[in-house]
This record gives sequence, structure tokens and C-alpha cells, in this order.
Amino acid sequence: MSDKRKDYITWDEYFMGVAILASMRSKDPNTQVGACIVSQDNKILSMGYNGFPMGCSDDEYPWSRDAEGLDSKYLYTTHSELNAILNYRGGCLEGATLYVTLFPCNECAKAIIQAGIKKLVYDSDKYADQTNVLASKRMLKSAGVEMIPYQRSERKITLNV
Ligand SMILES: Nc1ccn([C@H]2C[C@H](O)[C@@H](COP(=O)(O)O)O2)c(=O)n1
Ligand SMILES: [Zn+2]
Repeated sequence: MSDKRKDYITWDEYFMGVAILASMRSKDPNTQVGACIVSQDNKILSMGYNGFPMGCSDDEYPWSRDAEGLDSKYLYTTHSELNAILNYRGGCLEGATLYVTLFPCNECAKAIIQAGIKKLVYDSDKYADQTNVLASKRMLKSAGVEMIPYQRSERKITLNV
């Protein structure tokens, strides 16, 4: 009988956990999103969270979701999924899996498809009714990207050791 630990975390818990941790870096006061891209042999390839592009200060650009025109955060934020794709320096993401804490929008779906990502594991789908998410699902389905809702476990994972 093996003495191996039995209560180790699953691959899904591990990679979604990394995505959740990445989301905690976001400065967005309303929604923090994290993404983690994983190879077919369970190696983490890249991570990202939503924020402004390099050189665009978190303290100078607006975080408002309601403001009009140039004062809206939506003009400036790069989504976590796109950041994870763009952060990858290793070459090809063909066949990779994306773990993300919020279902991707239509613009990120285009990038996911074009990057060759074949599987998407998502946690929240809080904007499921929005047109951009419906368009995203339509494109991901057409492109054969598998969409899998993350099965939250009962286990509480704490980071303080
Ligand atoms: N799949 C997604 C969806 C949204 N984001 C980012 C974009 C914004 O920074 C924030 C959403 O803000 P809200 O409209 O909820 O105030 O989340 C993303 O990175 N990935
Ligand atoms: Zn997006």
C-alpha cells in the first residue's frame, strides 16, 4: 500500500487556482479576471490578468465603468485572456487549454481561436446574457473550442503556510 498523499489538488483546481491568483493582481475595482494557459502535458505556459497596457499607469488611467467617452475603463483595459496570450514568449499555443475566471468576450474569443487554443475551462459566466458573450460562444463553438464550466470543489485552498 502506497504512502502517497490522498488529498492533493486536481489539475483543474491547480490551474484555476493559478488563474484566481493572477486575478488578484488586477487593479480593476469591479471585476478582477485571471487566466492561465496550459499545455497538453500539463505545463503552465502563460498567465494574465485584466489591466492597462504597459506604460499606461494604473494611477493615471480611469477605472470607471460608467463614465462617458475617454474616461471609461473599457477603452483601455486589456482582458486577462488576451494578456495571457500576448505574455507567452515560447511560440505556439496550438492545442493548449485556457483556464479563465470569467467567460471570454468576443474579442478574446477571436484571439483564443487564432492562437490555436482548443479547450476553455471557465469559472464565472456572469455576463452570459450579453451580446458579446453570446457572439463569443458562437465563434468558439464554430471553431471547435471545447467550453467546460469549472466544477468548484468543496475544498478550501489557503495560501498562508
Ligand atoms: N472575460 C473577461 C471579461 C472582462 N474582463 C475585464 C475587462 C474589465 O477590466 C473587467 C470587466 O469589468 P466590469 O464590466 O465587470 O466592470 O474585466 C476580462 O479580463 N476578461
Ligand atoms: Zn475579452
